[in-house]
Amino acid sequence: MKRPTKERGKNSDDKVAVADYSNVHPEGKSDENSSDPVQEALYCDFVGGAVGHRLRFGGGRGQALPKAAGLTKGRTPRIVDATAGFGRDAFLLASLGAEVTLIERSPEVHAMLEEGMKRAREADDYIIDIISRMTLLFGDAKEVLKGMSPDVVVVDPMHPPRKTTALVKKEMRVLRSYVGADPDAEELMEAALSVATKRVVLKWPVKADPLENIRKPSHQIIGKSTRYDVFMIG
Ligand SMILES: C[S@@+](CC[C@H](N)C(=O)[O-])C[C@H]1O[C@@H](n2cnc3c(N)ncnc32)[C@H](O)[C@@H]1O
Repeated sequence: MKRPTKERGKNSDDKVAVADYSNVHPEGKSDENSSDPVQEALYCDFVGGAVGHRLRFGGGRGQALPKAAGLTKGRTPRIVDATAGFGRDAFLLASLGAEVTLIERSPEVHAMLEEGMKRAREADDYIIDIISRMTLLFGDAKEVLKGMSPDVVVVDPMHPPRKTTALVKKEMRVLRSYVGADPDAEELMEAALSVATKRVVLKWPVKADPLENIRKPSHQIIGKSTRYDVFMIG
């Protein structure tokens, strides 16, 4: 892939086709004796699909996440993405020059990311350069964060069920079928707040209640469906 240009293109974010996963076991292990659909494979594409699209047509440091993470002109913090998932947010931040450490605790999701990063290292120099700023770690971020002192920690746990009937994006339903919910999101936020030296960013659905025992954010960046709660340190 060449450096992003402003040409128009089609977003082909359809790699993951999914049946209805509402019956899949929360741990993602389909029960052979049930009528659950076969679990869809996890796939991570740093070159094409939604990630490539965001890279070509995104708004650079003016986008909500880079803004929330404090990437301004001339300021590029060291970031830990404590909830790596598909690695999209980490890739965006790395594409803007940040060194990003990704932490993922699901063995399946971690393996998917490792594969995706390996494939991306075989792409062109532009993608290889971005991937070279990404370091993937396996484990529970509540533990892995101990002993780290990043400028910024980004936390994007699996979101609580929506109050509306709006369908969750296909790939998020697949991810949920593997990792279930993240009931320890509050503890993860506490761990993040205790190690970050500049700020913690919580990515959360715009209409969801705040995490109960976490202090009020310093400010928020609110989008159509997602909001970024920014907790400044010091
Ligand atoms: C909503 S997804 C994150 C999506 C990600 N922001 C992206 O851009 O693709 C949440 C992911 O965080 C992981 N996760 C949640 N809590 C974690 C923790 N304490 N340590 C490590 N990974 C965690 C889950 O396994 C899941 O893969």
